[in-house]
Amino acid sequence: MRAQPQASHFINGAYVEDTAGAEIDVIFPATGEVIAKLHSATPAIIEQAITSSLAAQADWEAMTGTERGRILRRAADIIRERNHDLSVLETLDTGKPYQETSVADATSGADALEYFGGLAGSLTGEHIQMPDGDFVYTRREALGVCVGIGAWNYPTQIACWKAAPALACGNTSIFKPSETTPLSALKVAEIMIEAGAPAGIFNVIQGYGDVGAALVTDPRVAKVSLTGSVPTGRKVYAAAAEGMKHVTMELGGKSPMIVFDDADVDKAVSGAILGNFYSSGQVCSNGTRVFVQKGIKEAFLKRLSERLEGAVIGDPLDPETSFGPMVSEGQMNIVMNYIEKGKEEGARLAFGGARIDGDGFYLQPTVFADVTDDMTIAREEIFGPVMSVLDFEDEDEVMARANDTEFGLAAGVFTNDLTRAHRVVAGFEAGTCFINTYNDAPVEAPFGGSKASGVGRENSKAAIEHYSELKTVYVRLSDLEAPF
Ligand SMILES: NC(=O)c1ccc[n+]([C@@H]2O[C@H](COP(=O)([O-])OP(=O)(O)OC[C@H]3O[C@@H](n4cnc5c(N)ncnc54)[C@H](O)[C@@H]3O)[C@@H](O)[C@H]2O)c1
Ligand SMILES: O=CCc1c[nH]cn1
Repeated sequence: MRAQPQASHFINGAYVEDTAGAEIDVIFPATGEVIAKLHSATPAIIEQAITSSLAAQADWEAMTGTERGRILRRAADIIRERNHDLSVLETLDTGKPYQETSVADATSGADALEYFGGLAGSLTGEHIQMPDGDFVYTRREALGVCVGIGAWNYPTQIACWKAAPALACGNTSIFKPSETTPLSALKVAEIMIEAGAPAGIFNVIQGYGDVGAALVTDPRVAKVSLTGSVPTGRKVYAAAAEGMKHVTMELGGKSPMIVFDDADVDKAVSGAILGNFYSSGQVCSNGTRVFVQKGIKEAFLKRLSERLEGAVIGDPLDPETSFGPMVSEGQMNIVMNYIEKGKEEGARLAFGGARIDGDGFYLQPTVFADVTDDMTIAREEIFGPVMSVLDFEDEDEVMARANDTEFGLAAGVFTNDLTRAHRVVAGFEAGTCFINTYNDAPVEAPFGGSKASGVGRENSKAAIEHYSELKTVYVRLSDLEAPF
């Protein structure tokens, strides 16, 4: 199987190659087969991307928001028309089942382009009346060149969640995908041009962390948005602070999901499955610490095991498959080490726990029960299909334990007591919360984390604040006096 793009990078409206860059092998995680070979950006490629983005920015910002928005919405339409092909490519790149990529990846990217395209024409400053006829107005201005750096779990979605608000606000955007999943962002760049975007407003360059670091430290870059792990976030945030750049940090988590004993067991199990095993557990906001009240624990575990037996594990390109491989051999090994750690530290293996034989990077969906707060699997982000089930007695106790983490990305509660549900979410130290559901992430709603899980918000009108800045203009109509 081959998925070789024309070249590694897409700059100024065209594919560009520089074979002097380090090799990047793209591997189909279901088979271990190399499906494309790309090159990391050299300094010359990075320079080309930044120069092109800078050159395109002023004219792009000078267009009306309605004109910019029309192009973004056209790109969204093309993405929807090509959803099948783009989803197949996303599956080849990530290993995620087509059953998922065909509804949650390219479509989510299209949603972002459509939403921010729709918003672009209504972005304004404001008028503030002052005494004696004076007034203030604010201009909402673009930041300039915005860099997006992506993780490997949602390559198309991440590219679009970063580019769409940046472009709507009149910025230009350079996106560096994860070196593990470099393919689909190139397609987004192609589609932008097809939709009528001026060359250079959305450039894609490939590379490892050093390419990301070179973009972040370049003084011509005004903003950096990273989706990645907390350790990378710390480095990128620090480097961006040196240049006093705007940042958005979408980082990792170890989110709690609380199931009270009045909850509907099947709904809670559905939430736990969506929040632990979708994308083979490679979702940042996953609720991997599942606190289950003692009265419902056995029923919950029994029903969970029954439902997990129904997972269809296999070729992710087969529409019947509902559970695919890990993205890479490296990630599979990281997760296997956590599974071993869970066993060593005394957690009870209630489901799965093994690698599935073959060339692909498959693990079984895994559930540990009787997990305690101090265990490694309950403290560290695993980023794989490993659910930890912890028992609890009452609300005060579980809230303290749920919040006892450096992370604050997401949190969820399952209960039929709505007063309690709202009280619990108010008490969560997390940016994105769920009541009787898990992991819904519509473009209309802000998405992001607190504490070590991030800074800023993606999606919704809130993202506009992170991709534009206000200039304040005081206009005096009254007499102007001075002390001397
Ligand atoms: N909060 C969110 O929205 C969200 C979404 C998806 C994934 N994530 C997180 O991403 C992580 C998994 O993805 P990953 O393994 O690709 O993360 P990672 O931190 O290893 O890499 C993320 C990106 O940063 C780049 N990078 C690495 N070092 C860099 C540096 N010094 N300067 C600039 N760029 C650098 C990488 O090349 C990659 O493109 C998990 O922690 C997950 O929770 C968060
Ligand atoms: O991986 C994190 C981003 C996300 C959450 N749900 C869908 N995408």
